Amino acid sequence: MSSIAFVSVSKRYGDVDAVKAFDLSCAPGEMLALLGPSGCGKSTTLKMAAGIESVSSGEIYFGDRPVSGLAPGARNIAMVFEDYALYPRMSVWENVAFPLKVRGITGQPAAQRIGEVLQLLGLRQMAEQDVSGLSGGAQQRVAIGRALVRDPEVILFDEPLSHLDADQKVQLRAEIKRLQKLRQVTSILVTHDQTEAIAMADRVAVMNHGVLQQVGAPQDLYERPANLFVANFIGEPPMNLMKAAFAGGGRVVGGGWSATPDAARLGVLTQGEGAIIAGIRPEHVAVNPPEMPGEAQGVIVYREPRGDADVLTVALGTGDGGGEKLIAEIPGPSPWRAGDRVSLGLDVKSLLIFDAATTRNREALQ
Ligand SMILES: Nc1ncnc2c1ncn2[C@@H]1O[C@H](COP(=O)(O)OP(=O)(O)OP(=O)(O)O)[C@@H](O)[C@H]1O
Repeated sequence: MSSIAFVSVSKRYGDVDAVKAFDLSCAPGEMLALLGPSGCGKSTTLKMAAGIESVSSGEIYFGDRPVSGLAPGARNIAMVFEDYALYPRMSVWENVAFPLKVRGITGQPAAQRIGEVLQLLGLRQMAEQDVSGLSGGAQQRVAIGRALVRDPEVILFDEPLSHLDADQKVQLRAEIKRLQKLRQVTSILVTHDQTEAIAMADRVAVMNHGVLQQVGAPQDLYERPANLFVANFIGEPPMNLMKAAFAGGGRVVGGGWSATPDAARLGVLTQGEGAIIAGIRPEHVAVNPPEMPGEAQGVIVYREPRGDADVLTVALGTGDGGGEKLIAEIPGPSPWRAGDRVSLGLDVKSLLIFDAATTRNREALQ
């Protein structure tokens, strides 16, 4: 078990800056997720940790050992890939035994470790089966077994669940988390799926265009996104982001709404300074009858029932289509229908204020 640190790591492919001045540490025994849209540089970052790609500048440390000059085989890492990368004509047992065999570990010591890992993963019954006949979920368990069997310092997971169906995903992400905690193996998980990152990781690092945007516990990213990119990327339905301006006395006004956010949310801003964007999560928008006081009035234009919740799109103002639209997520099934006039209550404690120019959360600027 070892820490991993990226210190000012960059990677260039010709003209493309795939990863830029990346600084991040993963504590011993921690599971850290690298999350971001396609092309943001997360796989390149993982490959540099694995030694499959070289760094253009900067250094990567496992503990206090610099590793960027070391070949993959000298780094004591294991990788789990999205396509399992198993040997198809070998049995479950033989696949898990492989990393030990290439290191000259055979006989009883090997059998004991393989047996233990198969037991942990619930694969004992299938030990003699060919892996090619197994379901995707079972094949990925074998790949995880193969990663765990030689007690690596670090496990790097590259989109390990993306080929699995929804049921298998839920099962396996709980399973990976359980094993990772049980074995306390320092792990990095690359994923584009926020649900996966939030469910599995201790901390999540969000990347965009090769740049680390924010790293923190999932709840921190959700409640205090550092900038508009993270605010919009984390959460489903996404945060409402609305153009706004200061109106004096700490009030903020937008197209068809006005509110007085918590003073702390305003940062060091004084009235008249720069354009701002206000952000509020859909679950922090209450929907009430039109005669009730609220921060905004509007008309429901769309209702999406989700069983235990309703997601309502509300056009602010008279609903003639000219104003801002807000998404509210309320307990369902609700009585509201498209065409209903409503009053909206914005939970001002949860209203975030971003600088339009820098995109940064004003609160984080303090
Ligand atoms: N071998 C390569 N040669 C040239 N450019 C590359 C290479 N590998 C990646 N890139 C570029 O580097 C950038 C980051 O790619 P990377 O694969 O790390 O992103 P990603 O976030 O993992 O995306 P995805 O989820 O689609 O794999 C992209 O612009 C990509 O086109």
